[in-house]
Amino acid sequence: RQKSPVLDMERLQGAIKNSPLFNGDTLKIEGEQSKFKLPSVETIKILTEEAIVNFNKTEQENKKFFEEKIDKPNLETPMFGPHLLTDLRSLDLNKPGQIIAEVTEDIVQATRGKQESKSLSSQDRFEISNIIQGLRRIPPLPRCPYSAAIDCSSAVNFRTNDGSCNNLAHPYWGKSFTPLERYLTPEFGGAGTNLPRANGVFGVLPGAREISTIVHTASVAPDNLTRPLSYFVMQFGQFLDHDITKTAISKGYQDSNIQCCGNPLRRNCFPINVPVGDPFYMGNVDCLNFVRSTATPNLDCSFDYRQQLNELTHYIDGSSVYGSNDNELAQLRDGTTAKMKTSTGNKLPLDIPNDSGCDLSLHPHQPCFLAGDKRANVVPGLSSLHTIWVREHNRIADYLKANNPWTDEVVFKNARKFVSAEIQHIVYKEFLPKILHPLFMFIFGLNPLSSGYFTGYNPNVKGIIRNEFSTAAYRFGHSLLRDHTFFDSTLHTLHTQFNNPNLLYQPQGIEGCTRGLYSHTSQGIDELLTPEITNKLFQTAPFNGGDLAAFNIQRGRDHGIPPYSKMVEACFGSGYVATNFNPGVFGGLIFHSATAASKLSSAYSHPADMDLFTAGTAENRLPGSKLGPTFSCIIASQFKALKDGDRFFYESNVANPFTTSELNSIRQTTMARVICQNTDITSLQKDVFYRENPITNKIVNCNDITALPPLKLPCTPEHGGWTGWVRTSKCIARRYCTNPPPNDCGNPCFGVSTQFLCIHNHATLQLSKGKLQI
Ligand code: HEM
Ligand SMILES: [Ca+2]
Repeated sequence: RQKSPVLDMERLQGAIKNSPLFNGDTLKIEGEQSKFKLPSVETIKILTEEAIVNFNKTEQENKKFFEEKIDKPNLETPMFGPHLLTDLRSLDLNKPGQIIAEVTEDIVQATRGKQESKSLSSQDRFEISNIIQGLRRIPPLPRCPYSAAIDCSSAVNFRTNDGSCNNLAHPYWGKSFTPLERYLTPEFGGAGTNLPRANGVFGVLPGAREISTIVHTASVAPDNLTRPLSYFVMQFGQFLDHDITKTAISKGYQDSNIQCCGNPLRRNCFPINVPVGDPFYMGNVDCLNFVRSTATPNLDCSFDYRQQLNELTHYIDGSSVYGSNDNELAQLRDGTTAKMKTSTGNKLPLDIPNDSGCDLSLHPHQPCFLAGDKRANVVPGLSSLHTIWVREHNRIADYLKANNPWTDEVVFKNARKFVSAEIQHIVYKEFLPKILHPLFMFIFGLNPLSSGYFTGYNPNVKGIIRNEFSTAAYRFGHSLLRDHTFFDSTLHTLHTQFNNPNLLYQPQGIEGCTRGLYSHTSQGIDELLTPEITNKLFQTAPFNGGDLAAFNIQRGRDHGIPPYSKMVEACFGSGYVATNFNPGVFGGLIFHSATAASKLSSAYSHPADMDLFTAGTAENRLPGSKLGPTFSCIIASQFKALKDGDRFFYESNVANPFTTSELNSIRQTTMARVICQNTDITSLQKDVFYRENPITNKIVNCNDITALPPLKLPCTPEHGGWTGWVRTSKCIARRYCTNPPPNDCGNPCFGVSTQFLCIHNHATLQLSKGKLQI
């Protein structure tokens, strides 16, 4: 790989400060008054009724596909992965979502009278957005699932389980099962509002599998490790992703999986073609199944482009520990006690019956685990991290219960408050600086303070996940993956570990997996992905695995994510947009090396066509950082919104803030300390996101880490009281300071815990050097 040409950071900084993303805005094209004559309300009603009939027809067809055993249940579906576990609530939202998107498409098509065979020109895009703008004034016909009022009166001091009421004026913002936001106006195919993006400047876009083979697959095995980043960065990155994004994917009859290969014209089908000469599948496979994400109405249910939803609470709030709604928490919490359920060995509760889709026949007697996010079993390192955080909750809950006269509910809520704060602190203090350039951390205001409160809460900022972030930029993490999972220093081929909890059942399972993470190095953040995920994703038999790079590209097109060049323009201005493939120069691929540019030019016929995931991962890293400029721009903007728009942000002084001493102690939290306090690991490097280093990142003893500043948890003083005197010999009586014992912040009785009395003269005696003395 060639060295990156040095980027002019100063110029880039100037450019990004003018970006709408920087201010938390979106770059949507907003038409003014619609100049098009829109169909009458009566016509729209007829179109809507037709769309409903069509939808019901599809449901009947799906039933047939299921009965004919073409669509199969989860465990019988090849390439099944936990991302296909769609919640029933998403399917309920899918119906109005599909109908709105379909009617909008019909109206746009009827109004403009054309289908696109090439990518949309800016004039086309403007016209379509103009029509949609006009449609906003027409009352939506279907009943809006997001119009029910939410009572936020009990959500003033603590987060709700589903993320609602974080923003008191907009209770749906950031709630689970609500639409993703967008930075850019989407670019769909068809008439431009509903079907996947399909065309480029010169016609049909290259296929996702072809692009994956040319750009994302190494001709020689890559060993482009990112020292000093440890493999823990990968695992924490995924754990964090599973706190903030899960896009629902369409399902067939009775939760079966829609089979698109062989039936490409079915609704929600978007199969990936595998070329005859594919270097891996070699004619054994000609298609990879790919099912479109479910649709959802937007929050006001107006006619709109197709939108996708997030099943999780969008905020960083520990939902990967607690779930993203009341039902999930009820499944995970230990009754109404303050603690979370665990199983033998203080592990996560077992997934019985097997809802996570793990194939028990492959590991009999070793059920998978339940956690706040359904994908927790996808690799054992991820399950270990979920386990550590459940233990952290229980550790804190035990302390709070022992030291405060609180009900279990109050203990639970406060423990959750501390756990989410610790996770947020680790995200902003330890994780983000490993991937973002210090300048991006600084200008986006992402660095935690060293003292005092953060006063930047802004109720106008949407703490909502952006589609470009979850569907492209934050998937950079896929390039961190290695060919192996490490259990201590034992290697296990990655694809044998998908949805396989076996390692966690080994002695020291959690410890072995965790040590395996921080004692190895991540793969470099670049366009190359290990063949374990580009050929064998969820493989259970030869050639039945998938290609994650191709899925990411296809998912981007499914969601109407505009091409890379549009994002570059939004972040840095049109001066950075490429019109040719020349590397490292303005007018060409300014952010790409010659090697990357040459691969991109073999894959695409014009730079304006490049998919965001592909060209984004292929960018040169910013000097002194691990990510390229465009992904840095998206990721920094997203984490700024999740900070500024979160009323409960841990450093914030707005809603039920921490006391200053609590906050200062949270600021001492490190991932290393959380690992030490909740596992049998006894020593590790101070910063587990970096590999150990004898000078800059020494291995330290866990006792030293945990003895340092402890988390300052609330404690209501309860002072000790004496038991009655009990005669221990003819002349001596004894009493203990255990009635009650002093709690962590209470005083012991007169400074001692046991007292002796001489019965003859009623003198109290002290125990000194093993002898009783007056
Ligand atoms: C450990 C191995 C991993 C596996 C097997 C895996 C697998 C997957 C799969 C199958 C999808 C859904 C693809 C689609 O159909 O659109 C996905 C989505 C995603 N992955 Fe990964 N992934 C892994 C690690 C990571 C890491 C390390 C990160 C980030 C640091 C990450 C970030 C994401 C994101 C943001 C999405 C989109 C989630 C959504 O909105 O639904 N993944 N991953
Ligand atoms: Ca969340």
